[in-house]
Amino acid sequence: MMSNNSEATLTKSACQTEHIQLAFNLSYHRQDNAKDSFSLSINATVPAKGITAIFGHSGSGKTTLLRCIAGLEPSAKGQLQIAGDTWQDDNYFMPTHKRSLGYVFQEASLFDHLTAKGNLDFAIKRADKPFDQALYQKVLMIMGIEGLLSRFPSQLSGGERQRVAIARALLIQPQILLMDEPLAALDLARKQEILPYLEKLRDNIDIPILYVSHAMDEVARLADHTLMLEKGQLIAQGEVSQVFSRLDLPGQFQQDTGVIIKAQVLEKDEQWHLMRVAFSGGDLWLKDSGETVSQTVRVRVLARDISLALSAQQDSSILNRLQASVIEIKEDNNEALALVRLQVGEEFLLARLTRRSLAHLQITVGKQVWAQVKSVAIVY
Ligand SMILES: Nc1ncnc2c1ncn2[C@@H]1O[C@H](COP(=O)(O)OP(=O)(O)OP(=O)(O)O)[C@@H](O)[C@H]1O
Repeated sequence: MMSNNSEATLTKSACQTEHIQLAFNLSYHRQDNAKDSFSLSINATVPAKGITAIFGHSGSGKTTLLRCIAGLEPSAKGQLQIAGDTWQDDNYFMPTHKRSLGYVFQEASLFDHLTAKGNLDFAIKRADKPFDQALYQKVLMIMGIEGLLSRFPSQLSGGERQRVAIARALLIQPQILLMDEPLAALDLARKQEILPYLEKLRDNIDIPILYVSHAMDEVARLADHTLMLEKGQLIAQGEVSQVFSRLDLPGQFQQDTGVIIKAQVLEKDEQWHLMRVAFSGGDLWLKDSGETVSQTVRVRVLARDISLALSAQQDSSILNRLQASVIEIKEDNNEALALVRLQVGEEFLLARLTRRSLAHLQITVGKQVWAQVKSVAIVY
């Protein structure tokens, strides 16, 4: 049935709640071997908008959690409330086919015998809401697939197939979109190509997206909120800017440890191809990559690219200096290194230093320092 009801374009109604509540307990016992068993025990609150990254190492339980939400793990005990509706509690288990969700897998699971349009039509028929022409046009535009509709999956690149698969999931008009490492099967170039579509999706579709990933760069670019899993347990949840600056989480000494800060473009320096962005901790100059003035950008600052000084050194090539206070220091067990957590305005930075520098500069908690950030360290 056709309808032009543009008000139904995947927006939440006023009575729907701002959060998703989820709590699951599930155990897999393999061959009665305790070493070979896995337990998931998660209790979390997720905002009912934007992208929440479910982040963790391989085997930490990310896919299992998505499967619980989708109702694909009937032995999982727990509670699930989405947009004010109870999908599961102690006495009730809504079957998968009644859960209003879109699911996107690592490999786009399109029907090979149908064109892209045929695949989308299939979703439209499956939706329990009337066809919405405005939504259809919006989804085609967001995913940039208007020109691909007559092609069969074999005539699409991996990235294009995945864009069609995401559009198909949205045309079911779900209350939530679940994405399980949707870029994992793509090479780096295809991944870079599809990321802007996912950003557009996040900014234009008003349903929550739970996005499984173990790639820090994807999380930094896409997610506002994160659930961090380790061995089936939730070890951290919250705003990505807060969670990724914590020193008490595993893996903090890895090469790509860093923080994510949202900033606003203030001005451009055409001569040197730079732009100045501002956040609560000050201004940063970074490579101009085509953003417009007043646009909000995310910058990722890696711990290895920050050095500390006790004064604002003017004779260094470093473009960015921020006044900071040291709030926490963590030393790695066997290494010569330490991580320093710094407060800059309302944000946090991490700096990786040698313990020798720390001692030499007498850096201790509470000390006021200058954080020197290489402008090249800011990735977007
Ligand atoms: N049906 C099953 N029966 C038994 N064990 C299972 C089953 N499904 C998953 N597991 C185990 O549960 C654990 C968590 O798996 P899961 O796929 O959720 O992890 P993940 O974090 O998504 O990993 P990856 O990033 O590698 O996809 C793993 O140890 C896995 O072997």
